[in-house]
Amino acid sequence: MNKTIGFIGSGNMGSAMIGGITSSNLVSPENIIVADLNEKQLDKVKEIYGVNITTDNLKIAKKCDIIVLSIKPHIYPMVIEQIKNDIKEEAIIVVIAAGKDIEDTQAAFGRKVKVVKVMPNTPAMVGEGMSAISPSKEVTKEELEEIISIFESFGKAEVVSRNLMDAVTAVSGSSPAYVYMFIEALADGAVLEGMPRNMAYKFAAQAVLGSAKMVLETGLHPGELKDNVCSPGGTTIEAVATLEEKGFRHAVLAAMEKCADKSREMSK
Ligand SMILES: NC(=O)C1=CN([C@@H]2O[C@H](COP(=O)(O)OP(=O)(O)OC[C@H]3O[C@@H](n4cnc5c(N)ncnc54)[C@H](OP(=O)(O)O)[C@@H]3O)[C@@H](O)[C@H]2O)C=CC1
Ligand SMILES: O=C(O)[C@@H]1CCC=N1
Repeated sequence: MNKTIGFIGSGNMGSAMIGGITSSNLVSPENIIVADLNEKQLDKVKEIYGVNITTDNLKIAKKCDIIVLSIKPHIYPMVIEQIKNDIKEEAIIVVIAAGKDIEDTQAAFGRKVKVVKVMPNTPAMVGEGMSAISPSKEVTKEELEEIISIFESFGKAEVVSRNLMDAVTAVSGSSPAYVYMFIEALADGAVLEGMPRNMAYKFAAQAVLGSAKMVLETGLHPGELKDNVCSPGGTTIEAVATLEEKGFRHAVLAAMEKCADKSREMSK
């Protein structure tokens, strides 16, 4: 891609995307500029990914065709105020913060700039991200295709209607955290049964990865895949019965409801 991409913020999510894009070779590292106030973090991304770095957000504003705001939501107003008069006429602003939307971004810029709202997730770093994309009216079809190709360079990406963004935050933006908790719990269970810790993480993570692949690649209902593991009178149904008794599914649903509520609250 022959565009210059700028990231303002190179923390957890920024560096995951930079890692994903550079290893896909979609954009050459020379065409990526990363700004951050944290110089240690900048040195790290330069060393690992070979991208250009700066502590000056205005450099990103002046030089980049696509600007990803990968800073915390409360920093958005300050950074937008700083760059709003210096972005290129046709620049596309990619907003990834929870609770930040197209309207409030355009209001902060004081004009109808091109905005794409995206909710990515950190598995982008290993090429297995899931991103939901929603463009403002000002973004052309070709520009949207370019943004999709960036997010597809490190995983799956889908255009979704904006009213689904809170659900997306709960199901894929935030969910890696709950999945890691599940993996940690699985590993603890294996350690309890005498397995060495490192071996337990490998077995737990591979079981989760394989199960996810089965859902995606067989197209079978997760319930059917679960049934296929549960031998009558066997070991698995004992575990399933205990998970049901302890409210496993309800715990996940209730947690996601809280997550989506928080996302809605942050949008106000
Ligand atoms: N983490 C995740 O899994 C996901 C995050 N997001 C969104 O991504 C955004 C970033 O989150 P995350 O990466 O976790 O946050 P981090 O705090 O890890 O990264 C933000 C980076 O921006 C730097 N920074 C702070 N102020 C400025 C500034 N004025 N100019 C330039 N850089 C600045 C921070 O430096 P310092 O550390 O010194 O403050 C830090 O390095 C959030 O809006 C979040 O909602 C979306 C999906 C998933
Ligand atoms: O926790 C957060 O607010 C961000 C948004 C999605 C994942 N992390």
